[in-house]
Amino acid sequence: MKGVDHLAHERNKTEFDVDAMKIVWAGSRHAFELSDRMARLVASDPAFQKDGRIRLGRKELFKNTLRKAAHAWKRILELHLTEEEAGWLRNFVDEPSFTDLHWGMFVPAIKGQGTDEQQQKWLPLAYKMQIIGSYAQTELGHGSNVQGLETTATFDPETDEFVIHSPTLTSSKWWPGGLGKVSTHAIVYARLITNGQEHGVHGFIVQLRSLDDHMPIPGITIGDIGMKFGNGAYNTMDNGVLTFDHIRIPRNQMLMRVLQVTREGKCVKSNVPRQLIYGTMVFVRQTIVADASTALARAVCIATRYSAVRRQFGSQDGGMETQVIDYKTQQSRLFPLLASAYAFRFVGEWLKWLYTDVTQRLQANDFSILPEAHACTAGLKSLTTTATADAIEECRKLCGGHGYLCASGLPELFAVYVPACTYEGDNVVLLLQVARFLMKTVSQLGSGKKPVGTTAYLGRVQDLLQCCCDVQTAEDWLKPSVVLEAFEARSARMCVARAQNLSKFENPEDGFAELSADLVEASVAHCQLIVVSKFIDKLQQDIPGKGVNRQLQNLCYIYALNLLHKYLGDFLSTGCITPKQASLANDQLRSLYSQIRPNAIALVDAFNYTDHYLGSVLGRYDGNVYPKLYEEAWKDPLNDSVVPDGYHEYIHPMLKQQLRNARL
Ligand SMILES: CCCCCCCCCCCCCCCCCCCCC/C=C/C(=O)SCCNC(=O)CCNC(=O)[C@H](O)C(C)(C)COP(=O)(O)OP(=O)(O)OC[C@H]1O[C@@H](n2cnc3c(N)ncnc32)[C@H](O)[C@@H]1OP(=O)(O)O
Ligand SMILES: Cc1cc2nc3c(=O)[nH]c(=O)nc-3n(C[C@H](O)[C@H](O)[C@H](O)COP(=O)(O)OP(=O)(O)OC[C@H]3O[C@@H](n4cnc5c(N)ncnc54)[C@H](O)[C@@H]3O)c2cc1C
Repeated sequence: MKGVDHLAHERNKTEFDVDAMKIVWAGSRHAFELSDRMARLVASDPAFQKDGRIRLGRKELFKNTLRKAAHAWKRILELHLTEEEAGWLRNFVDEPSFTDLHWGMFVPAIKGQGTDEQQQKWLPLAYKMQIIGSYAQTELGHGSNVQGLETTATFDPETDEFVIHSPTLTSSKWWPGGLGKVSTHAIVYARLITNGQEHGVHGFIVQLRSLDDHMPIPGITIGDIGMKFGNGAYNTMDNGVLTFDHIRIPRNQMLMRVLQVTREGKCVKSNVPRQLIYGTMVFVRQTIVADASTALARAVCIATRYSAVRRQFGSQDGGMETQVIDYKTQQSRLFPLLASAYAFRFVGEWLKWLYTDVTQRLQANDFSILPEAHACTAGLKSLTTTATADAIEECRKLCGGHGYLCASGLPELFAVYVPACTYEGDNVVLLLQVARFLMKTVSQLGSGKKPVGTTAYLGRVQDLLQCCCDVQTAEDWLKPSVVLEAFEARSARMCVARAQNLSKFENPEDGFAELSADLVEASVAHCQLIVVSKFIDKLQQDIPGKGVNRQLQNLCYIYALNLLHKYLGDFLSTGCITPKQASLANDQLRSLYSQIRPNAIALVDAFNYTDHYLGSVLGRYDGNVYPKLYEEAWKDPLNDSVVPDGYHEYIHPMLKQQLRNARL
């Protein structure tokens, strides 16, 4: 049987309506149609082809990205694409570029932190790309510790200006994307100083380069920070270094929604909390969660299709060997990743809803759920990106040797994805933020303050500390209430135990530092509970399409029970389940793998990824892996000549030398 026939045969086994699942995956029929149209538009445009990208040198690669970004912008204008359509188009172009920072951080920072007048002045310029913006927060010396940034913005009342200055080497801005070679402006984060007094870190709109000849403004030193991990990958982005030598900007270029500086240099606080200065990060972290499911689904799609095509061992009577997807070990590694892709999709959808809700509340001066929004975006960003980065690497291994070839698409996907564990907040630092939020919530339980939203379960902490899991058979693990209670009890018990340990310290900060590794574990448990509960919520919705809900149920329980298996130590040590119940969960998990198996190919087809987007010979829709892999090898520049360049200089003399030695 050829690879092509393998996948056709697999598709015939499907037990659900794939087209209906495509809509569930996309979020709505509208989102499906729109993303499908954009995917095809990009795939059919030769200007967006990606072949050979990994072989380009840095300069060529970067220029190629500039060309694609300009072409994308041209098409956006020609076709009058909406912001939503343009976002999809960017996704399918599949190449990090300065435009991400411009649209994803510069514009949102002005929207979130700028006053109405500032928005009126700057947004039209940014929307038309008459200026290109970056987000310059991180410095050589500090990234996580935002309050430790050293760049200064000192108000000069004589000229009504701020003087932006880099006082030390470590105050050099370092990492901002789009900054190195492209951006004309940036939101620069600096310590505000007025009348000799410090007022914390704030954002300032600073012009960096001339709009006429692109030369840096005098007093600004700017460049790219150098090559990053992997070929192609994030090297399409010009992450930059920037220093200021007493650069003057008008007073009205400080983003003043949170704090206003008057003509006299007086600071006047508005009614919005200081934390809104961090609002752009909340927005981007939310988009990163949605993107995690996209990247994970891509890796899983490649590994699943290839696992159905690939055969090793097990031939009987000269018959065909076993498809590697039929090995239970392969299933136990692959299917939880497939389930995670769906789980992250739905939690991403929910987080988007939460973010929209928070934004609306903020506009009405209701700041009550900002701490929860921060904890959810930080925690879920950390959880989903860590899991996705690990999963991409696991998918590479699931594809055996061929997974290591760039033609599999997995090495570049890993290299481009893995910094998501660091940017927008190091994943451990973010989990520590979640831990602070959880410990605060637990400490307030005694005062009668009822936790709401994702921490509402902590309001039932007494019940959860005592509850006994009701599982007697493997089938009992297919009850949403049972699964939910196990996850809630585990998280509540971990939070309470950490809080009790913290209370033993005289100084809470010392305790927090000492127990930080344990606290991070509680944060992970809490975030996993959120993902599981949002998946269960999704199942309660009316989902049309033959067999679709059934598949989603299977995936939901695979996600939850695999976590239970992986984090068994937590579940057993907190006493929320017994070893016997854990063993029954494992039995159920194996049964679920068998039920998913015939549907695996259709479940990845439901992602609706084009071959262009996947960029993988192993993950081709038609399964024609071997002929194409063979064809691909010959495209390598090393195969341009039969005898390699260097033969006469190095190989031939060596061979001759050996011959001489042999004669001796
Ligand atoms: C080629 C194609 C072209 C196509 C063109 C068309 C395109 C069209 C559309 C394209 C759209 C693209 C969209 C792309 C998306 C974007 C891609 C992004 C790419 C990634 C780039 C990366 C950027 C970055 O990395 S930016 C830098 C990020 N930095 C960090 O995250 C730093 C991490 N550190 C922190 O967040 C903090 O400092 C922290 C949390 C560690 C706090 O430390 P602290 O010192 O203890 O805190 P303090 O300041 O004292 O405050 C504590 C207080 O505040 C609360 N808090 C903290 N953070 C927040 C927050 N974010 N929100 C709300 N509240 C917050 C905290 O809880 C404390 O509260 P209390 O306990 O109540 O005091
Ligand atoms: C590809 C890429 C793109 C980026 N783009 C931008 C951009 O556009 N704009 C921008 O401003 N920045 C950008 N950044 C910077 C990024 O936001 C920071 O690198 C990130 O926030 C991590 O900060 P750091 O580098 O200071 O790490 P550090 O904080 O120095 O982390 C080093 C180690 O210390 C640990 N650690 C740090 N603090 C604590 C703590 N309190 N407790 C326990 N452990 C701790 C971390 O877990 C980590 O293991 C980008 C970074 C990358 C890699």
